[in-house]
Amino acid sequence: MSPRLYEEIRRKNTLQRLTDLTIFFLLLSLLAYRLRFLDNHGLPWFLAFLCESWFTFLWVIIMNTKWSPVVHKTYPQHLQKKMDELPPMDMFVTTADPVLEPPIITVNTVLSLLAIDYPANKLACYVSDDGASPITFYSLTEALKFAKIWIPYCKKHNVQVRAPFRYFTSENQPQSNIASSEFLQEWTHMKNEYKLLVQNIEAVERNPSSCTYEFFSKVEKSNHPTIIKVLWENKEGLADGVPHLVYVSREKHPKYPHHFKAGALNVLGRVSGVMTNAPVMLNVDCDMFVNNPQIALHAMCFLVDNENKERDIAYVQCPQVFYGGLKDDPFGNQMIVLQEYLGRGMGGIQGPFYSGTGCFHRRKVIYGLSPNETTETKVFSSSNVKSVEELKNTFGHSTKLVESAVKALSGINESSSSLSDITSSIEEAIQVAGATYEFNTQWGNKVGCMYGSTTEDVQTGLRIQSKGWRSVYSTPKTPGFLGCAPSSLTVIMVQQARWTTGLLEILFTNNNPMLVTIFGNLRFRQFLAYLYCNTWAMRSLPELCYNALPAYCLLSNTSFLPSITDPAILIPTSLLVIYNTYTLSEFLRTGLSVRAWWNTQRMSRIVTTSAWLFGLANVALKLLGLSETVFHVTPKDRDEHGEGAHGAANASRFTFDESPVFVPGTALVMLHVIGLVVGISRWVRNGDLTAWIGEVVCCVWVVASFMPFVKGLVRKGKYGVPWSVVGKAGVLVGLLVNYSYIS
Ligand SMILES: O=c1ccn([C@@H]2O[C@H](COP(=O)(O)OP(=O)(O)O[C@H]3O[C@H](CO)[C@@H](O)[C@H](O)[C@H]3O)[C@@H](O)[C@H]2O)c(=O)[nH]1
Ligand SMILES: [Mn+2]
Repeated sequence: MSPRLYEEIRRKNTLQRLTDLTIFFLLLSLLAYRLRFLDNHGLPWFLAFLCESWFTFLWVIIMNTKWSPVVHKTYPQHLQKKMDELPPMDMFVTTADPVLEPPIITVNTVLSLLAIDYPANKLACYVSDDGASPITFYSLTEALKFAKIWIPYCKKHNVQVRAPFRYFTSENQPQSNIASSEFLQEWTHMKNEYKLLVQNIEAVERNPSSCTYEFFSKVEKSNHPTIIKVLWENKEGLADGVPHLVYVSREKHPKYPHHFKAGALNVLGRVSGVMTNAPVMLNVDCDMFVNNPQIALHAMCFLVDNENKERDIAYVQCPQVFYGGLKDDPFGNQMIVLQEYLGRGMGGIQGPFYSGTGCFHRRKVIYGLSPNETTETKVFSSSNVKSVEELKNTFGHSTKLVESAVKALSGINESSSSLSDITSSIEEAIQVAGATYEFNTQWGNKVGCMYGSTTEDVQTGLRIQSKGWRSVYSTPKTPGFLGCAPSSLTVIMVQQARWTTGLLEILFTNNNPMLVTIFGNLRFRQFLAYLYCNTWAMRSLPELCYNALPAYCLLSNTSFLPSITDPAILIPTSLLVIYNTYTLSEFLRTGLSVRAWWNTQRMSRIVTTSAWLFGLANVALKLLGLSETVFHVTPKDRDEHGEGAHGAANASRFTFDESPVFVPGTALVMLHVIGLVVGISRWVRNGDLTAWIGEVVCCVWVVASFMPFVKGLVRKGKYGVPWSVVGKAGVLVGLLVNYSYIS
């Protein structure tokens, strides 16, 4: 028997299942109880019933997704025994703006990719620059010079983290008593060279006019012809050399849509198609550097094994892991627990979502192949004129691209070396990177990255899985890639609004998960898992309503909870206790703190009721034809010291701006403070609290969850909620109080 390349291990989760079911049962009891007494209570009771119905629905989805988790173990050390040669791989990096995404970040990502443990003659790295920036271009040329000494250094000393900004952090200093003097010398030399690289790039950033490339003259970011430059070609095909490095800035024209990142990835797919046409494509965001140099080998364990069911693995996704996160995750956006339980849970169904970065794709799958259309059944031959014409309708008019697609789809160059003279393909590459190339083709629709959603990643993964393909998480001990999560509330809000917009948009495409379950091959349980995230934006309404109810009840002298003398109060109380203990235990089991749990819970209240609401509004406006959805690029911290957000002082404090996204949170806080005052004064007058104790507890809970807003109301400057926001929230609260207040 030949050695295994990977193993699938079912995770035991009996206790978790029991808890899931208990919560489900309690939710059902609560609903039944509410229904039974619907007539005796007013509006709050009915609203609570609606919200809780939604939460129950959500719980069913979550329970389904987490039900049968699996983990995968990979054995890259067996690869050699399995095959003589590793398959070629094209690596894509996307960047869009030299200011929001400082070139030094992209440079580090590129360097870490060029230096991975993989035969260099099997690799090509393509950088897409949607910013069409001479500074980015210059930075890459400088990075290339550095790469020529950096790569041999990394391989010689088996460096673990090959992004220099992380390698040269202060905590990573070699210890002079252990390290050899030869090593210390080399280390110092590399450090100085890297410093020089940084200085050169910064000098050009300060003085952009010093970049005088002829082909960048007259280039405007959103209106320019295609620029493709082969920065480096590994001509001799050296396995220990420097991989090909190609700069691509696709044509932009104000009249033609460019489809943001999805468009950029499709251009990279085509450009690499005519140049190297590797069967495996890795794509990373510009801020996601390689953290485990063996990661491509781990991924190949899933992709090369053609013996049995491994065949239907379409892509290998590395969970998004972030470095240098703030202590206890004040912004609740490290997503560790989410990926650990929901991601692994999906692994037990049809596999995780494609999440845009750190993902290894099969080219033929991206080109639209289904798992049952294996290479033998789908006969492609370039002599078959009809099929060539057909393929041109799909892939566009470039003959060279169509030929390369035929090869990719029929798996001809699966293992053969992809080395060809890439410079000679530049003309063809420029052609396929044109702004009109995709007109009347299937790009963005049936092949490539999907268009029509600002979360092109989830949509693309869904289309792939709708054909029946599976996917897996690759989670070696050392995470494959590390990135940077935004560390300011204002930026997080924009990102969350974009995500929820995009996820909801998917429901309105012909790639709707329900349709592809009925008419395609998406499994039912996988459909539910997609529904979980596709409906994030819609969750804002019940969340907002439920979060406003306690205050509303205190103001209007009504209640939405059973009184504490009613035994039924045990249902919501045990729900509160069990649910929170359960989520807390997930955090503790993942090695996170109680504080991190609370921060994440609280952030989830804040984000759902604000940013997600705007996601919902964005989609509504789009459906009404009033506006288009836009991909706002997340600004990345420059992070000179490679320490992540840790470095910055006050980094964990919440910042606000005039954006309307802060209105709901501010209004909720104001409403609850007024509600508490009214409730307590009524209590002082009547001396009887029993009727509202539940509402008061909930009120306090909401205020605690929105504590950052309470602080924002008393702080100043960027740490304070601006007056315009307070004003708008005040008007809303005034209206609501006026409507509901009964003394
Ligand atoms: O017009 C554009 C816009 C963005 N990008 C690139 O897209 C990537 C992701 O953009 P970012 O602003 O960092 O968005 P995030 O919200 O951090 O990205 C997450 O969410 C996206 C979907 O919304 C996924 O595509 C990403 O992989 C995932 O990391 C970056 O490399 C950008 O340079 C482009 O190439 N062209
Ligand atoms: Mn990002």
